[in-house]
Amino acid sequence: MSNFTNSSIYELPSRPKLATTALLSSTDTLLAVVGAGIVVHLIYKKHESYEPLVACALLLGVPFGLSALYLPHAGTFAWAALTVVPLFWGSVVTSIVLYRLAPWHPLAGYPGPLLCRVSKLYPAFVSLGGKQHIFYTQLHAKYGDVVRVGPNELSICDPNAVQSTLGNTGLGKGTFWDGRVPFTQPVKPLIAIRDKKEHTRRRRPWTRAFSTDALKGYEEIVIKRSSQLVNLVLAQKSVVNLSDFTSFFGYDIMSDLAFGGGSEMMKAQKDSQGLWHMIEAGQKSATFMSHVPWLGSLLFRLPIGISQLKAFRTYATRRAALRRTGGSSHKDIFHHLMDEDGVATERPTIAEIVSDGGLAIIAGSDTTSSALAHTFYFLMSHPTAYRRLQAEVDALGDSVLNPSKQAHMSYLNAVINESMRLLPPVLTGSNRKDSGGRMLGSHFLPAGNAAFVPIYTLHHDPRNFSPAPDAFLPERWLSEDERQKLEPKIFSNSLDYAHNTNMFIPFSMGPANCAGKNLAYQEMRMVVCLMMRRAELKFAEGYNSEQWIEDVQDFFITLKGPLPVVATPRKGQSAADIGDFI
Ligand code: HEM
Repeated sequence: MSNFTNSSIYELPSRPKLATTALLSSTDTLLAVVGAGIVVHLIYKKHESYEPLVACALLLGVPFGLSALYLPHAGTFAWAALTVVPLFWGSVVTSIVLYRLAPWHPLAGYPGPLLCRVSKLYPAFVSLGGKQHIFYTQLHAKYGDVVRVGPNELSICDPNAVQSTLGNTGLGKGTFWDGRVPFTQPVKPLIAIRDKKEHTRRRRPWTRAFSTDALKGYEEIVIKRSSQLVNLVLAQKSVVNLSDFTSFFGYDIMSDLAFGGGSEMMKAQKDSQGLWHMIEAGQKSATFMSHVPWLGSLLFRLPIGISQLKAFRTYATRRAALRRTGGSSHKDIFHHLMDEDGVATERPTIAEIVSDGGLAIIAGSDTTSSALAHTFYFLMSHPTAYRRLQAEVDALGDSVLNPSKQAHMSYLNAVINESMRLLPPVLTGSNRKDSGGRMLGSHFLPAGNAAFVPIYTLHHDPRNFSPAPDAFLPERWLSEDERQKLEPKIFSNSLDYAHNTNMFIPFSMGPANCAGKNLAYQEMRMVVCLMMRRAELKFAEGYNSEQWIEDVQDFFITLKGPLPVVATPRKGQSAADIGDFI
């Protein structure tokens, strides 16, 4: 009897076998899965790899491998995987979240919203709304000068920490551009180069391209394109969308300067080649990816993720080839990037030139056109400033087209700077990061963490600009005598006056600041001078001017709404009166 019972039990097909083949008990196996999840988190924390192969190995290979270990307790591999994989992923996520919220996290001492401390996905989603400049300003109002805006990132608006973050001895470029420029791109544009040595090497041709001599060589193009813009605006019989026209101008002039031509949007009064839209279309997703570069690097490997970028690269390559073979009648930016004078010890490669030629168009067109559109917007909203500027421009007489004279016009420069202070064309900027820990002012940035300075927030800080930091007051840029003379009521109390020009950083600062700053000023001064001289601008009837600010969107570059304007010629100020260059 007992024999029979025993043999029938031992002959049952599976259970006893399971008990003998399982290496670990069910509980021990599941604990091992949790442990593996924690280890994978630690590996990622140490190595920060964006490689899909590494992700596959760690996030798929490990849990599916562990599923085999659990097989004896589950019966089928599918059941084992269904138990192990979610547990593994849950452990990775829980380990990450707990660590990020733990009091021993290196940034635990810095205040910030819970969701920001948990994941960068939160600010990434906020950025999709186009108002991240307002988001960061509100965070600083609530939490103070240093805010933890990501698990491993600080936003800093302490004036004493800006220099050590961005300045000459500041941090190197951070992960921001990793999410915007595909890993697969063989040669990155200057702006995306994180290695400090390599960045310095690649920056040299740019420094030559914007030397005083080089800028002199661009004057003719700047005058020609500025005149074309003003003539075009004045030629419109009805309401003109000045926002579009400044963008047409931006693309046309940068194409001239970067590749010896190729864009005639002003003439066509539309973006016939799709160049502008090719660049702007990707900005929203690029901004999202700049927060979560690991996701960007995955998406960039999918054809859909880079179709616009590819189209632009093809365009830039074609233009560069045309420019190389066709030459140019003037020394353009390409001339210097290409080292056609043969002054460099090391000649740039063709791939570098194509990449940087494309960058010139991306970096130089939208930024300058936004600055111009903002300037005209503020002038039309402030008639007194409009009149004061017009008077200064008129006083120039025949020198209105002279860039050296324009550079010394105090009110003109005050208007341009005040516009860029209130609405910097790059509203937030990019992050910075070094391998070691660093003191940023009196704040310690532990190794492995990033920091950035939110430009818009800094510009609106009353410690830097007072009185009325949110108001358009070009007079704040003038000497004390002039301020008192023009706006005695506003500037009567000198104790209220703060004007920290070191904290005016629309072009960023330090070794990775804007390479084209002087060209941008040259263009802006020329366009504004000519427009003031020749045209009377006013908002189109029925336009609610507050809409302009509403429409401003921060996708690293600014996306702007329409600016409906009526332009009428000023008497005695025709193109012929001041020299027609078209
Ligand atoms: C009002 C107009 C402009 C503004 C406000 C502006 C602003 C900026 C800012 C804030 C940066 C730093 C970006 C970062 O932190 O990642 C930058 C970089 C750069 N800008 Fe501009 N920019 C303007 C016009 C131009 C023009 C006309 C050019 C000419 C090609 C240009 C070329 C560049 C380049 C090449 C860089 C990269 C510098 C580097 O990484 O070393 N920009 N610009």
